[in-house]
Amino acid sequence: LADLKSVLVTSVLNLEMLDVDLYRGTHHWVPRGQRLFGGQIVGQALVAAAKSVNDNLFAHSLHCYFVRAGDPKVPVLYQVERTRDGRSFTVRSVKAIQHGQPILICQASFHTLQPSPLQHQFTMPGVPQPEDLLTVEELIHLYLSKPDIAENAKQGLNKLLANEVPIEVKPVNPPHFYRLSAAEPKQLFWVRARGHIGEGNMKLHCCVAAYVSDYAFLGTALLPYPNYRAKFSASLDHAMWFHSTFRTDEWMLYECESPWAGGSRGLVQGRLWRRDGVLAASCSQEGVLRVKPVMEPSKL
Ligand SMILES: CC(C)(COP(=O)(O)OP(=O)(O)OC[C@H]1O[C@@H](n2cnc3c(N)ncnc32)[C@H](O)[C@@H]1OP(=O)(O)O)[C@@H](O)C(=O)NCCC(=O)NCCSC(=O)CCCCC(=O)O
Repeated sequence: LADLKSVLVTSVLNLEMLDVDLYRGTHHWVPRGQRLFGGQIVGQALVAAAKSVNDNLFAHSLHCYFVRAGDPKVPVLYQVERTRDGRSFTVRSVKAIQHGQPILICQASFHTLQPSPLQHQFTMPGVPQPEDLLTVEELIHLYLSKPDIAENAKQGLNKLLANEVPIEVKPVNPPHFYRLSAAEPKQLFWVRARGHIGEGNMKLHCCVAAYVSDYAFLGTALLPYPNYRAKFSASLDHAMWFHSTFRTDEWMLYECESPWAGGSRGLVQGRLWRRDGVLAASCSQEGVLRVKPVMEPSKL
């Protein structure tokens, strides 16, 4: 099974070319809210941008705004504008369009490989290796095997199991499903694409990382508030910087933290680490977070 090509490569990020700099993308997994997954739109926008740049250029950053909800009933069109081709840097602007209107605007920048004596990075947090941790699905099965589990919790967890998310996740501190105590706005999990991608195509791995980086990211800002549940949450913007080569079909550590929340918004920042301790990418996102108090069992 591990040798099966990742659906992210065969389908999600495999855009159909309609014309010069115009592509069409289809959907795979749609989250519960029935709006398109932001990571899918960002990943596809980066694929579209990357198709118009030379092979000697590598994605080094992207900046996106999600301006409308993506509609899962229709495909997304990606229109690329060749903003600038420089000697070292090349910039592309991509508009993701549905029903004739933009749902995402994205700027992506590409850079030639350049040596530099300036080189530093933070140190990767010390955590258990992925082989010593359980996947989210295994954790859910464990939880479901408890005799005293409430019927509504069972239904919610079974819905989670039925999700066909094309990425595998192993939380470092397994969540207490339906947890009741406040936690620091920080989380760590190992993550990788399901299936095989292979080494070699760094642009493709950046597109997969863009997909992966939006998963469970904004939820970091909700960790201190177990007494509130999001009645509406969506990413507003998303930025990424790529630092080194990496493989997204191998385990990477996603270190997420939320330095701030307020005004119905939350800010999250993340670092994707290669398991050998090399910093692969950094991410930032602000999202809208409209919450409501969790009802006590007696009031349900
Ligand atoms: C909705 C966005 C963010 C901004 O919307 P806004 O300017 O408010 O637009 P409106 O069209 O006016 O309103 C939309 C909706 O919200 C209600 N609304 C507006 N203001 C308020 C308010 N102050 N209080 C309460 N409710 C308010 C308004 O009534 C409308 O409700 P509706 O009529 O029921 O629709 C907009 O920019 C947008 O949608 N952007 C796209 C965001 C997006 O789709 N991001 C990517 C997807 S999120 C994601 O993928 C996260 C990962 C999930 C996976 C995981 O981690 O598990």
